[in-house]
Amino acid sequence: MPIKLFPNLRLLNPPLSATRFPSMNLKPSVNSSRAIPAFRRIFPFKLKYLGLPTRVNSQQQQQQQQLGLRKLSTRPFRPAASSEFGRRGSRAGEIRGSKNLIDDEAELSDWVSDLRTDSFHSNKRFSKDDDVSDFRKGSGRENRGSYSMKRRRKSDSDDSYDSSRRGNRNSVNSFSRNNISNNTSRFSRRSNSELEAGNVGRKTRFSNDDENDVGEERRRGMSGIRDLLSEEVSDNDDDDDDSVLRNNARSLIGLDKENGGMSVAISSPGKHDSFMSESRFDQCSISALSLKGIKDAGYEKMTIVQEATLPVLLKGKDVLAKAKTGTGKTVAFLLPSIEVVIKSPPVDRDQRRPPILVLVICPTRELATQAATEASTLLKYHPSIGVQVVIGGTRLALEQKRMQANPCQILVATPGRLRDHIENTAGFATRLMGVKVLVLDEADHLLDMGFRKDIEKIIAAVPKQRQTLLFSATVPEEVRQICHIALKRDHEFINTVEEGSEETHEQVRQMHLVAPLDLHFPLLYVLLREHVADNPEYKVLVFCTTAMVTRMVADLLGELKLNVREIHSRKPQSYRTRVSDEFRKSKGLILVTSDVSARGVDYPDVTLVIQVGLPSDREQYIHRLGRTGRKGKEGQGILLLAPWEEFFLSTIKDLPILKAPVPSVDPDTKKKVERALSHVEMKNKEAAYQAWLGYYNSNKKVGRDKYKLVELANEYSRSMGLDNPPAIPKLVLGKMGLRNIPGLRSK
Ligand SMILES: Nc1ncnc2c1ncn2[C@@H]1O[C@H](COP(=O)(O)OP(=O)(O)OP(=O)(O)O)[C@@H](O)[C@H]1O
Repeated sequence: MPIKLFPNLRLLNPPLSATRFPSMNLKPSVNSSRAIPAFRRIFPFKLKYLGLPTRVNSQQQQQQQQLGLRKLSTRPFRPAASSEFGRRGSRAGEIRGSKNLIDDEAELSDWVSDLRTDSFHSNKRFSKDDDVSDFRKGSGRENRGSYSMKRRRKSDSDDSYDSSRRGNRNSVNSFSRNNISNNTSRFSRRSNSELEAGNVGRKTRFSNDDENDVGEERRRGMSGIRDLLSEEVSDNDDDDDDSVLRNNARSLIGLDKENGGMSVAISSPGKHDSFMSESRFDQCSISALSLKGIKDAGYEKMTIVQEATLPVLLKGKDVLAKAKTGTGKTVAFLLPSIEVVIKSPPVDRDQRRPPILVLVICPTRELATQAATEASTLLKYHPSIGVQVVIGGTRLALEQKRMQANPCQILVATPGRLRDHIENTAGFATRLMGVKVLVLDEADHLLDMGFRKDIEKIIAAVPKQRQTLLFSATVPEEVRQICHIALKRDHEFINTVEEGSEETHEQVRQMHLVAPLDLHFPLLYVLLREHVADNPEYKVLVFCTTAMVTRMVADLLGELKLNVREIHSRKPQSYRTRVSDEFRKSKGLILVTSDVSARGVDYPDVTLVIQVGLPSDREQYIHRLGRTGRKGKEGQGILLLAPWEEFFLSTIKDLPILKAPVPSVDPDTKKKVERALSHVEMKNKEAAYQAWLGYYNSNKKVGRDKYKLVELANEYSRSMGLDNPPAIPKLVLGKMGLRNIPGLRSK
C-alpha cells in the first residue's frame, strides 16, 4: 500500500530547481574585507562584485556547482519559479538545542526570591509570559531532551532511507494503514503549496491606561446577537465548497499514524509566490457580513493556509495546521471561529454569566493584542459580537470590571492571565463552560513544557465537546505526539509546508557568521551600519538571548548613535505596547528585542533580522527569522554565533543558510565600540553578564561543562569591556549549580 504513495509524492515534489539563488555570483574570490563593506560581503548577491558564501549542506553545494559561474544580477531578488517546493533536504531537527532553564535575570531573581519565600509554585501561577515560560521550561528540559534523543536515534536508524523520501516518511507509514480513496475523495483540496506580565514573582503590577483593550473600545454589547441569526449566509453550501476545492485538489491525505488524526499534505502549484491561493473567501460558507469585513480589511483571495483550513474548520473539525510565518494563520483561525459565534443561539442579554464562545490563547501579550485587533477588524459588520483581550501586565481588577461591564463572546488571552481569571474572577469559570471553539495560536510553544500546566488547566476548564484549532509555523514531532491533549482523535493535520521542503521562505536570504565573542559587538555594529547605509527604509530586529542582554545591547547601539528601541519582559506593558506600535508604523528603526518578539508579531516590511547568540532551538530560529519576509516580501537574516555555538547549525542544516565570511573590523570601529561600551551603565553590564551565564548554563550542550561555561562567560564579560567578571549572589550561583567553580566571583 505505501508504495502507491510515492508516484503521488513525486508529483507533489517537483525536482530541484537548479537555480535557487539565480542572482548570486558564485565566482570564488578572496575577499578583501577592507575593500568591501561588511554587509555587502555578507549579502553579496545584492551587489555587482564578487563573493563566495559557503553552503551549509552538501545538497546546496551541489546546486551551487550546478549554477556554475554566473553573472550576478542584484535587486530585486526573485526566487526561481517552482523552486520553493522543489527542494528536498533531510529534515533537520533531530538534534535540538535544549530550552533554556533560566531565560533572563528576571526569572533568576524571581526564582531566588521564590526560594526565599518558599512560595515558588503559588507565585509562579499567575503571571506568565515568554520569558517566564522559558524559566518554567526547566522542569521540561529533561523531557525535551529525551524527545530529542528519541528523534536522534530514530533518524540514525533511518540513515539508509533515501533522503528525498525522508520528508514523507510519516505520510507513507500512515498511509499503509488507511483507506486512501475514501480519504482522498473526502478531503482533497488544492493548495499552492512575552509575556504576561513578567510579574512572576515580580511584586509590581503595572497599571496600564493605554492598554489596547479592543473589546472595550468597540463597546459591543450582546444586544444584537439575535439579529445575527438572520444574517445572510453566502450562497455556497458545504457541498459546493467541497466540489470547488475538490476540483482544485492536488493534495494527499492519510491517517496520522501517531495520534489517529487525519494528515493532509498540501502540494505546490509550481509558482514561487506561494503565499496566496486563487480561491476567494466567498467560495466558503462564510456569512455575508463577514465577507464584507474581509473585503474592507483588503483581503481578496485566501492565502494558502486559509484555503486549506477554512472548509475543514467550517465543518467543525479539529485541526492542527502548519503554515510558514506571515502567511495569514490569524485570519484562518479567526474567521471560522466568528462563524461559530454567528451560528450560536442568541444569548439572553440579562444573563448573569453570558458564555464565552471562542477562546483564543496566544503565548505573548503582543500577539494576543494583535489577534484581538485582527478579530475586531473582521467583526466590523458584526456590531453585536464582542472581542476582549486579557493579558498580563495590566491590572486584573480592571480586566474583571471590563468583562463584567461588557461581556464578550470572543476572548483572546495569554495563558497565565487566563488561569488567573479562572482562579480569581467570580463567574469566569462558568462563562468558560460555554466555549465552543478553543484556539491555540503558536500551538507548539503553548504545548511546550513552559506552558503545559497552564494549558492543561485551561483545557480542563472548557467543555470537552468543542472544536479545537492548533496553529503554528512549526510543529515538531514531539508536538504531534502530545497534541491529543487538546485535539480529538480524528483531527486533521493540515500541513501547508510541503514535507521535505524548507520551513523558511525562499525570498529570505539567510546567513550565519561565526566569530569570536570579543568581535560580536563590533560586528553587530558594522552589520547594522552597513544595512542602514544601504537601505533608507531599513527596519531591523536584533534578537538577543535574554531580557538583560537585550537592554545592554540596546544601550550600546544607542551609544553608537543608531536609531534604536528595546523591548523585553522587564519593560512595563505600557512601554512595550508603545514601542511595538511605533516599530509597526516606522521605517528607519532598529528594535533590539528578546524572544517577546520572536513569534507571531506582524511588523510589516522588516528588512533584516539579526540573531545574536544561540537561539533556544530550531523552532525559535525559524519564528524569529519569520519576522521578515512576511506576505511574500523579501528579507534577510543573519545568525551571529561564536565558534563554540556552531553546533546549532546542525539543527538547521536543511534550511538555505549560507556561511558568510567574517568581515574584518577596522581599528577605528573597534575603538568606537569600546568607547560606547564604556558609556553603558555598569549595572546593566553586570545584569547582562549574570543573565548570559544563566542562559547558557541552561543550554544542555554549553552548560554541561561548568568550567568551560565560566570561561566563556568571562570572555563575554571582557567583550563588554569589563576587566573582572561581575560578582553574583551566592544563592543564585548555588541554584545554577555553579558554586565553587573557578573564575566566578560571588557576593
Ligand atoms: N487573505 C489575505 N490576503 C492578504 N493579506 C492577508 C490575508 N490574510 C492575512 N493577511 C495578512 O498577512 C499578514 C500575516 O498574517 P499573520 O500575522 O496572520 O501571519 P501568520 O501566518 O500568523 O504569521 P506567524 O507565523 O509569524 O504568526 C498580516 O498582515 C495579515 O493582515
